Amino acid sequence: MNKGSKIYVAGHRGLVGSAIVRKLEEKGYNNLVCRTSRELDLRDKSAVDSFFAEEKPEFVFLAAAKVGGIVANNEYPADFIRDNLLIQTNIIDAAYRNDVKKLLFLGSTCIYPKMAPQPLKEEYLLTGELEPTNDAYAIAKIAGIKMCQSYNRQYGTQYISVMPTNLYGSNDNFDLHSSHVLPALIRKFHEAKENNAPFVEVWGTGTPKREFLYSDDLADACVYLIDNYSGNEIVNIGVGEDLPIKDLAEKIKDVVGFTGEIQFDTTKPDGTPRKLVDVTKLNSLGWKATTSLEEGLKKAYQWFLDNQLTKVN
Ligand SMILES: NC(=O)C1=CN([C@@H]2O[C@H](COP(=O)(O)OP(=O)(O)OC[C@H]3O[C@@H](n4cnc5c(N)ncnc54)[C@H](OP(=O)(O)O)[C@@H]3O)[C@@H](O)[C@H]2O)C=CC1
Ligand SMILES: C[C@H]1O[C@H](OP(=O)(O)OP(=O)(O)OC[C@H]2O[C@@H](n3cnc4c(=O)[nH]c(N)nc43)[C@H](O)[C@@H]2O)[C@@H](O)[C@@H](O)C1=O
Repeated sequence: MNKGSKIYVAGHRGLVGSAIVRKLEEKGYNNLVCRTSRELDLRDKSAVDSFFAEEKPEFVFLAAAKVGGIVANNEYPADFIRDNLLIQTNIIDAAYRNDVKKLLFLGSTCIYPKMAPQPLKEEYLLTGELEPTNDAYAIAKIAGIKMCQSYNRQYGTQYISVMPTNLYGSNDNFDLHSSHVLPALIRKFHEAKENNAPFVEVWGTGTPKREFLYSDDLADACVYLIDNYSGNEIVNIGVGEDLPIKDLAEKIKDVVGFTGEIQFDTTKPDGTPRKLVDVTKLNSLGWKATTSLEEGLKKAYQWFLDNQLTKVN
């Protein structure tokens, strides 16, 4: 990419898309094109085809998707598989028909088998059963990977697929039903502190382990990879270390300054026991994460405090 390249960021208002826009602007890219879902519903093929024919972007970051945490995925599998198949299929096909030079597709580490060896290597894809709470979403993501790889093989396109670990940061989703664990706990501990509540409820047993990458680091990795990777194989993006949910809860409790108790609601699902990504390939391509969880949590909480009135219903 050069500074004047026409770059489309699909999902530019989301956790990932907004971080990619910030990173591109910070690096001096001055020809970005974006559309909200109200302006352009990416599930509508004819609207997507018209948009690409009109705008002719040279590069695409595919960060638009229907995204949610474990309970949302478990309760609305049809929405997750349908919307994500439609969005990604429409964009990848329109990119090909409009000569997009390079496209970066955002997958997720949920594509790996529930009980795969840890840390997760890229070659473990499709070697075992998926985690049931989000297998519909995972299948959609795997289809997106295969679509990029198939277009590359048949048409000679350069569509790369990256598999980020769990993410957090500015513009995250703080809705307690549909969000991921980290933003949910920031909100729960904050509201418990404000209301002098005796305890905060954490879902599951607290024993599953998760890895967390700050969204601005992910954005940096995506901008780096679109210029430095053209392989047909997927690339994991992570920090290379994880922690149990109960330890995450303790860290967020300390950052927020809540002094009450933590209680575990074991009626809620734990999901996959662990999904630590192997970042050997990413590191060998020349990129490493720089934001520690402690630093990222402080930034994420500060963002929540500065924006909570607009972000939480
Ligand atoms: N969050 C995480 O922990 C992880 C996310 N990822 C992946 O990163 C990508 C982005 O996720 P994230 O930023 O967290 O998600 P968000 O929910 O924060 O953002 C998703 C974006 O997609 C857009 N969108 C959704 N549906 C439509 C639609 N029908 N038409 C047009 N736009 C639509 C939304 O646009 P609008 O705001 O205009 O409605 C929104 O900006 C996804 O592919 C996700 O799978 C991967 C690993 C972890
Ligand atoms: C990014 C990734 O995100 C999802 O997978 P997940 O990591 O399992 O999702 P999660 O962040 O919601 O939960 C992680 C763990 O945390 C526990 N947990 C505790 N308390 C809360 C809580 O209050 N909210 C939530 N959401 N989880 C909680 C929860 O019980 C679970 O054990 C999928 O979308 C998947 O497809 C995907 O791509």
